[in-house]
Amino acid sequence: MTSPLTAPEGVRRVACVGAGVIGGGWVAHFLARGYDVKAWDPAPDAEQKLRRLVDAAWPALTEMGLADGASRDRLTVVPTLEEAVADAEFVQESAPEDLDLKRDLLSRLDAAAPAGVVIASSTSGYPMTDMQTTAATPARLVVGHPFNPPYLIPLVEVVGGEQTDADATAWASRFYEVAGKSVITMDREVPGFIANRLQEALWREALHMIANGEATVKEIDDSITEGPGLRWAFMGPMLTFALAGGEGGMAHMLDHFGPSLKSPWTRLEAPELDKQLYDSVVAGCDVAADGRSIAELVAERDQGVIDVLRATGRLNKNGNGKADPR
Ligand SMILES: NC(=O)C1=CN([C@@H]2O[C@H](COP(=O)(O)OP(=O)(O)OC[C@H]3O[C@@H](n4cnc5c(N)ncnc54)[C@H](O)[C@@H]3O)[C@@H](O)[C@H]2O)C=CC1
Ligand SMILES: C[N+](C)(C)CC(=O)CC(=O)[O-]
Repeated sequence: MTSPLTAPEGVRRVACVGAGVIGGGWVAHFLARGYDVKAWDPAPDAEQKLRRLVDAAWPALTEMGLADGASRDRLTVVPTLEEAVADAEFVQESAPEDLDLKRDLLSRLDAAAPAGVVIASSTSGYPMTDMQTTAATPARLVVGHPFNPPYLIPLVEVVGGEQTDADATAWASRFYEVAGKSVITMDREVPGFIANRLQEALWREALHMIANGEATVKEIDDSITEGPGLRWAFMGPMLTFALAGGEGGMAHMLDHFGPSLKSPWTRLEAPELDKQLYDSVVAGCDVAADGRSIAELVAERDQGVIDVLRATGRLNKNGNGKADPR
């Protein structure tokens, strides 16, 4: 691959392509970190929605601490993909999760972006190997998988495909760190990366319980927020379970509970997402929301994440719980 033109520490101009929930979240994050951001999204009402999302995120970002010079005025929404990436030093793609669309879009971005500039996809699960098949220079294409909302949740999972240059993956990881993210760089492609593979297992079991009438949506949510979720904000599932073994640690935990891995509560197949299950999940979420609008829930979530970051000593002036390495 041609070497990236700009060192990760020197990047000032970022392009965000696709500006929905995640693309908009990335825009808010990069603006708060002081970058100039150009965004493109083909939807007719995209700019209005994007600016609304950024405005809604700004109080949380201000509370987290804006980088010097950070401003919503640094956002330019442009009418074409080519204009978005023409002078970009980094490109973040956040279009819908559709393999053919991603392939085509990444090829177009590759054709339009300056040589050497790294292009990252927000995909939730497609391996880059499958997405980079039609690009002229697949070496610069990486996955940069964020978590919603990207302006508050630190983690980004970075992984290349079979045709990705290791330098591009390393460059992307360093860039995200400079931009205030917590990065896991994977050395191989794993379906669902790491966190989504774990989340999907939880989600699959939740859907089984709803489909079977074993638990309501609210009970499932409460079981996490009043239970394991409290621990997971600062100690992951492995160390948490090591403590379940008492003074014997993980070894005792495995001796004691290992056989239960074969118990019937472990299910391997996803349930059929039929209309009944679909309706139950949607209606259950309305009950759990208890009259709160999506905008109210977003504000509540944002404040909750900030409170957790602060309580666990991971909130500082430069946002997203990371020191500014620039
Ligand atoms: N929603 C989530 O919690 C997360 C989503 N992701 C990933 O982020 C990506 C975007 O997902 P969301 O933001 O949730 O979807 P979304 O539906 O909210 O936004 C997608 C945006 O892409 C635009 N779009 C449609 N066709 C396009 C094209 N050809 N080129 C550029 N933009 C196009 C749409 O107008 C829309 O604004 C997906 O790959 C998804 O898997 C990653 C992490 C979390
Ligand atoms: C629902 N989702 C699979 C798109 C979620 C993610 O990919 C990450 C997240 O934000 O939890």
